[in-house]
Amino acid sequence: MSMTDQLTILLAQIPQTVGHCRRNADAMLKIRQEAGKVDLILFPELQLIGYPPEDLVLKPSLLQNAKEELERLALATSDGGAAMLVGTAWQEKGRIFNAVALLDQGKIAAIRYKHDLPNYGTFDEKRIFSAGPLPEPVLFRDVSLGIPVCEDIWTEKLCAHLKERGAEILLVPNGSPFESGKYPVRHKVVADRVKETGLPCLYLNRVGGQDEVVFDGGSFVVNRDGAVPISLPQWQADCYVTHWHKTEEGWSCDEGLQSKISEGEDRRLSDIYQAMMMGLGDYVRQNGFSGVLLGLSGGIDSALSAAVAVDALGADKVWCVMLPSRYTSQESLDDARACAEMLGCRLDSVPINPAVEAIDGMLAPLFSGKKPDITEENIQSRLRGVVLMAISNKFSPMVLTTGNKSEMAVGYATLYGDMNGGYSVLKDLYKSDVFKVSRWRNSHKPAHALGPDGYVMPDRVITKPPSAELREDQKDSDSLPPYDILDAVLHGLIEEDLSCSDLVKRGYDPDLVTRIENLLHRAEYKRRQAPPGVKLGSRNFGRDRRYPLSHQFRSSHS
Ligand SMILES: Nc1ncnc2c1ncn2[C@@H]1O[C@H](COP(=O)(O)OP(=O)(O)OC[C@H]2O[C@@H]([n+]3cccc(C(=O)O)c3)[C@H](O)[C@@H]2O)[C@@H](O)[C@H]1O
Ligand SMILES: Nc1ncnc2c1ncn2[C@@H]1O[C@H](COP(=O)(O)OP(=O)(O)OP(=O)(O)O)[C@@H](O)[C@H]1O
Ligand SMILES: NC(=O)CC[C@H](N)C(=O)O
Repeated sequence: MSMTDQLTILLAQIPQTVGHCRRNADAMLKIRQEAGKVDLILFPELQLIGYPPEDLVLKPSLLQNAKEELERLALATSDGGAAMLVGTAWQEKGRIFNAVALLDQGKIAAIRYKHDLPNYGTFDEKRIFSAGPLPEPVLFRDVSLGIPVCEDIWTEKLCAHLKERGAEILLVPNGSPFESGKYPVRHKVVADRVKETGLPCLYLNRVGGQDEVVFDGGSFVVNRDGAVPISLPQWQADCYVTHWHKTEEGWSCDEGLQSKISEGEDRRLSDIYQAMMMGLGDYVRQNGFSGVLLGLSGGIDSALSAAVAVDALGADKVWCVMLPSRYTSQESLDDARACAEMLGCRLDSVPINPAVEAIDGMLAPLFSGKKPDITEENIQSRLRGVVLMAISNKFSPMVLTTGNKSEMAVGYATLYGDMNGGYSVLKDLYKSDVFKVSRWRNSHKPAHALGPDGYVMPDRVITKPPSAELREDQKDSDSLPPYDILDAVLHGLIEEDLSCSDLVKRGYDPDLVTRIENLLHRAEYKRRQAPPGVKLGSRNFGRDRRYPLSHQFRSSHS
């Protein structure tokens, strides 16, 4: 009997529609039809139902749809053409598994279950799936394939088992969400597994935004010698055929597409920008909005949010509104206008003074004898929210929230005011990075961006001191420490889980650190009511960080 010594495997780095099995199956069939003569098509983790599916998996009708669609896909392979490795949820004896099925010759030829279910950070898979046993390899055209699913390759055990049981190639479908700096970590994990097992590995990731996470693609192959013969681009869908041949030493992948990847700070800022674009763009499209709407204040947060929206959706889908009050400076009016002109988007002006006066008048009897304070400041912010929501109700664009991570951390935002909205692009971006990303965008046109080549905001928007302009001569620095210090302390408390005393050892003022920790915990109620935003770092305000609303923990208490 002749042994197979050549294989072609198509890597389908594609998006998914969570919960729509038929649409996902149709997309897979289209890829198969267009692929021509290949042996096998590898699809990302849970491609049939979409990842992460959350509690949808617990719906019997979703499992039924998935089963029917998997059978339809299997039937399509009865033409003897390309086999498919399809991720899906699969129920057996009352337990639900995160599974991958080999569809070949008209049948579900094999099915394997994910063994290591991630249950940290944004992941919650133990809630919805049962863990499968250590998987055995799958025989495909005389070749023994190991098929670990995503988290399964993050420790040694499972790949070692596959090697021991005779696997010749590792094929890994992934749903690996983006976070800044993660790409080289994935390469290291795969390189380690290849080194330990001596087996080549195909790493396939999905692309696209899904609520608060984005998937950056960036699939690749590592050969037995550690070389990377194939690397697909990040931030775009791509289908690529890899060619494999067998020698006495084992299987190797031929050299092919090598996507260029920039390095260092340029890379970091570009990735963050791409993630924000993809997160917002897919959220808006998936939820059927005609576009977005935002308050453009002449400040940096709304300017950067508008730029990302224009780059993701196109200028004709971004509607900016200036909502001046008596405290709005001429500088802010000019900067907002210049910004909208640079971006090429619509700008309207709706002064809020008449409404401020009406509310002041309405409350005057009740507030008599009380001095003006934060109450009056918040009324302005809330009236802006009312106006934006009214325009959204009337014309249907979604309101974009503009708060950044530093503000969301300390509660420097008004509930039902500037926190209004459906989605936020800056929610996981510290203010110090808001400045850096804005400067970067003014000198770079990101790949896939629909916005202008040149400046997207005047320099002054980046260089002037941040102000909420809710009272005379107000500056952020009246209420908050300088952003570089605030952000360093917040990073320590949030991303690094440090205590106040750890931060004092780093040289920060004890009173300042205690105050910031206090503000951080006290603002939990605001964050719980805040719109979702795209995850950019290792611990976002969302699924990465789940705190009680009512608690008395402070790191300085015993
Ligand atoms: N634990 C808790 N659980 C549930 N609700 C709680 C709560 N603690 C307070 N609350 C409620 O929240 C209210 C306080 O929150 P909120 O009304 O937001 O008001 P507050 O946080 O006091 O003020 C808003 C802050 O955002 C700042 N800011 C910065 C930049 C821009 C803007 C802007 O608006 O454009 C604002 C502004 O300077 C001020 O420091 C309380 O009156 C109470 O009703
Ligand atoms: N005059 C205004 N016109 C339109 N929108 C405004 C105005 N003032 C505030 N907003 C909206 O409220 C948000 C919070 O504004 P504020 O200026 O108070 O704080 P900020 O965090 O410094 O934001 P920015 O840098 O965008 O000004 C702004 O991003 C903007 O969307
Ligand atoms: N879907 C998964 O299993 C993801 C977990 C994995 N460690 C990753 O982020 O790449």
